[in-house]
Amino acid sequence: MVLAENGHDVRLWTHHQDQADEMIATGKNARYLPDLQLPKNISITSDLALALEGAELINFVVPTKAMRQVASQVLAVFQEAGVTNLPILMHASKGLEQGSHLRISQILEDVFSPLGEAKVVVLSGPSHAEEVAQHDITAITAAGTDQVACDFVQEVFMNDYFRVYTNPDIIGVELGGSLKNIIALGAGALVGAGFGDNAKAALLTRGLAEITRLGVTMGANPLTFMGLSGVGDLVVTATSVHSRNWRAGQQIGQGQSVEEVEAHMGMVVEGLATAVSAYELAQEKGVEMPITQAIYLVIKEGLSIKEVVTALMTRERKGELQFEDNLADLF
Ligand SMILES: NC(=O)C1=CN([C@@H]2O[C@H](COP(=O)(O)OP(=O)(O)OC[C@H]3O[C@@H](n4cnc5c(N)ncnc54)[C@H](OP(=O)(O)O)[C@@H]3O)[C@@H](O)[C@H]2O)C=CC1
Ligand SMILES: O=C(CO)COP(=O)(O)O
Repeated sequence: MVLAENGHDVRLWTHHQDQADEMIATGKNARYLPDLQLPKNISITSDLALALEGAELINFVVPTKAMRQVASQVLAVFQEAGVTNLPILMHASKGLEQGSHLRISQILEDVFSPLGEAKVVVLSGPSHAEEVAQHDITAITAAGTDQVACDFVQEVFMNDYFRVYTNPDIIGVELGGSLKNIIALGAGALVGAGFGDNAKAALLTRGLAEITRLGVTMGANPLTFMGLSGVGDLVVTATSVHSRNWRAGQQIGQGQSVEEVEAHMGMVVEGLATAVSAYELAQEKGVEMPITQAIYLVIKEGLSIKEVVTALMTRERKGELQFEDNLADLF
């Protein structure tokens, strides 16, 4: 909607023919944004080749678990059409691939490698779709290692209600956007289980500390986690009723099972899969992530929120700045 309102030709692809037909007929996305009228200059199609023809920018925004499959479908269309120059590949999804623990830009680079080196940009930050669609003001980050590609994304998306910053630290931006969903689940779970504001502040602050710890280990700039994709997205997701992750956490905190919550949400709750991937990655890298581990234990071992909170609070005594010694090496 932002791109269309900025005057660009936009094609929106869905994998359901009937959904495309309905959206063309009504100008509305009844399943996901029922109250909003879509701009008229969005062409809706379920034909992927038609959607991709001549595109300068492709925005992948399916759930993480579908990313490799959808990217592979796009690659097949390009190969069939004999495309040799890749357009800019952009994504706005938040998660880590299950098993490989790859970030989404890495999945895209991997899938498109038969056609050369992809220029990948992630658009990420505190941005609930419902509010953007209503022109509520939003600030967000376009990150990638190719500055020209980042500038392009910034240029085409920016307007008076949607402000885009660029950032070369794609590792930090992708990890910030992905890992905050785990903490947002935890924030909802605390509310659901009856804990108060002190608990919420403790969780967000210590959550950011462990996001930064893993991020720095993976090669991110620690300052990125002070920015829109760190503190910003953590605050918006962990304190907003729009957040599916927060709502899922609240229901788990009230005693519903993870399976029940996921089945009833009807939309992706990325934090559930990301908690598992991030826990495995942290184990592999030897990074301490006690809150992520606690959420992992709730999801995988069925521990209650009260049990994991007690375990967290009674851990051995610590200094607050565990990774400060390493920071000097990073600047
Ligand atoms: N919603 C938001 O405000 C924000 C979301 N994000 C991120 O964007 C990503 C997508 O989230 P969101 O759009 O909210 O998720 P939703 O669950 O609301 O919608 C996902 C869409 O992807 C489609 N899809 C799922 N699997 C496939 C597949 N294999 N092939 C083709 N299409 C598929 C779904 O179709 P179907 O109806 O068939 O399931 C649906 O249209 C997530 O990573 C999320 O974290 C990032 C910032 C903000
Ligand atoms: O990432 C988001 C906002 O920036 C959306 O969060 P949820 O997936 O929890 O709704």
